[in-house]
Amino acid sequence: MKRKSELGGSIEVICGSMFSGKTEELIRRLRRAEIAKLQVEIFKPKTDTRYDEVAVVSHDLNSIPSTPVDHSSAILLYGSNTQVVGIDEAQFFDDELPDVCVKLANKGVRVIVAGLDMDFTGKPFGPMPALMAIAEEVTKVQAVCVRCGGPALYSYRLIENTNKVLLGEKESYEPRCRVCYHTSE
Ligand SMILES: Nc1ncnc2c1ncn2[C@@H]1O[C@H](COP(=O)(O)OP(=O)(O)O)[C@@H](O)[C@H]1O
Ligand SMILES: Cc1cn([C@H]2C[C@H](O)[C@@H](COP(=O)(O)O)O2)c(=O)[nH]c1=O
Ligand SMILES: [Zn+2]
Repeated sequence: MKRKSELGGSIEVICGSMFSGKTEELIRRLRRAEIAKLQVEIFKPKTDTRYDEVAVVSHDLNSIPSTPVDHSSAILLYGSNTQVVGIDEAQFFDDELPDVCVKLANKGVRVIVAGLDMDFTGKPFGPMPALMAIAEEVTKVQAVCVRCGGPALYSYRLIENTNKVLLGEKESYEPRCRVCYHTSE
């Protein structure tokens, strides 16, 4: 039988559209954990080279060092003393990420995951819906709609490309509210 301390971890998910502040919220929670002198490890997918090969970087260029990995299973190989694990751009990870998070949480680790809940077509993105289902806490943040100033939940793609994965920022995407996403070109 497992002792309670070995099962005292948790999974937190921060989700929303592009520019909604997911990365800033992730960095804020991780910095507080570091201030509390907890052992923190941060991961992102190796493919996410948008602002930096290694660091997790927000749109306001707030950053925190991270370890890029090419598969979620690699997260389990790091530091047995780790108390807090942060994961950014979770939508780009493989479908094993939820199991990896559960294994960590069951070992007592606080896991904080940030990612896009929807792709540019408005469909759930990668492992995000599964992560949201198994999390203790889900925080959905919203950007400001660039068309009307309302709360934005969609990431509208501005360029003609139908690939699900297309790295980019303001030149390729804008956050929009429900009405502006569906009505304007
Ligand atoms: N339309 C917008 N709505 C909200 N924030 C925006 C917008 N455009 C730029 N920003 C900037 O983006 C920051 C959020 O960046 P970030 O945390 O990297 O977002 P996310 O990870 O959700 O894409 C905001 O604090 C703000 O300064
Ligand atoms: C909507 C959407 C986005 N992407 C890419 C674009 C960016 O590189 C990231 C999201 O970054 P953010 O930190 O949330 O701003 O994802 C994509 O590949 N496909 C999409 O449908
Ligand atoms: Zn709008």
